[in-house]
Amino acid sequence: MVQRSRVAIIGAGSVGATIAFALLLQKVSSEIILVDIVEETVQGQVLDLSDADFITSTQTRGGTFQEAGQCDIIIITAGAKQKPGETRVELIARNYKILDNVIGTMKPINPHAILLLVANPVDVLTYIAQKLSGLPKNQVFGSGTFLDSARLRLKLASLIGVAENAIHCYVLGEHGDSQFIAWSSGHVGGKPLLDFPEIKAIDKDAIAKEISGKAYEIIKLKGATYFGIAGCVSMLVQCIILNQRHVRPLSTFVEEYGCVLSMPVVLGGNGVERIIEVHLSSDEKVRLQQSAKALKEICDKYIH
Ligand SMILES: NC(=O)C1=CN([C@@H]2O[C@H](COP(=O)(O)OP(=O)(O)OC[C@H]3O[C@@H](n4cnc5c(N)ncnc54)[C@H](O)[C@@H]3O)[C@@H](O)[C@H]2O)C=CC1
Ligand SMILES: CC(=O)C(=O)O
Repeated sequence: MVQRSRVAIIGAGSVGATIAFALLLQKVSSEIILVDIVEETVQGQVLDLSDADFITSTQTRGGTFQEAGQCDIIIITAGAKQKPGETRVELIARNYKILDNVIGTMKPINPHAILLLVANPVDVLTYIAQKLSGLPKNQVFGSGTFLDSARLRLKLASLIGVAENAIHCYVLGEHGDSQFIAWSSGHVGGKPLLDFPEIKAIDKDAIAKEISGKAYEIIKLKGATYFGIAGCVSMLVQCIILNQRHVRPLSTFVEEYGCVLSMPVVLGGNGVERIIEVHLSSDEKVRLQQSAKALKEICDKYIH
């Protein structure tokens, strides 16, 4: 097992800097290297983060794309963000060019590196990064619907009156508009979620809309989302560094569909160890197929 604790963050904007801060608090990485095309952004973020030095032993500094390419974990947040009302897939033309440039400039990439995609549309960019980086597919994955699933667990925990981590239920498919909730496999303490009176009583389509619409609402109110994703990414980094093998819904290549989308995976020190075949109802299977079809069509336009 490769010992991993040098982390590079490409893109030092709101998401990149907040991930860096969450990693400082977590104290599992030895060094964080921030990289951005705007040098002043990196200088400013490093200076600002240095004010939090007293809470951590993690060293943070600015660096080059080539240095980032030699890190153990490379997190890619570089890219345009959604304007109010804009979908994630509408970012693809701009963010494809940025990703192509970032990967090209980092080469040759450490063959053992983990590439963790965060920039949107995260599923499509993960697929493209798998092709452009030449790294094994298990080492290149995206944050996917981990954030959507956290939003769902928060909602369901308040409805049922249990802790969030007692809720086992995933949002799967695209980290985007075609995502769906895998209600039929959800459970709390081994009891199917659909057997709870609080869940029987709710309008499930309304819940799904609220969860998939939460990013739009935050963006409308304050222009960007970054705390939730930073929490998710810092948990993923910890899981890799400590080889924890947690099961998380992440953007991963699914052979059956020939594209990248979120399924629950076992995440360990070498990246995605395997996909968990989750039980889906026939309706959920159709939703997964629709999500895969929509994503594959976009991927095929960019990479053949
Ligand atoms: N996967 C997820 O759940 C989430 C994804 N995002 C995505 O993360 C991305 C970043 O969002 P923010 O940080 O809010 O945007 P931001 O605009 O604050 O930061 C983006 C940064 O990328 C940098 N950048 C642009 N081109 C670059 C290049 N070629 N090399 C290096 N750096 C480059 C910019 O200079 C800027 O500092 C967006 O695509 C957004 O949609 C945001 C929240 C959640
Ligand atoms: C922006 C984004 O992808 C999110 O907050 O879900």
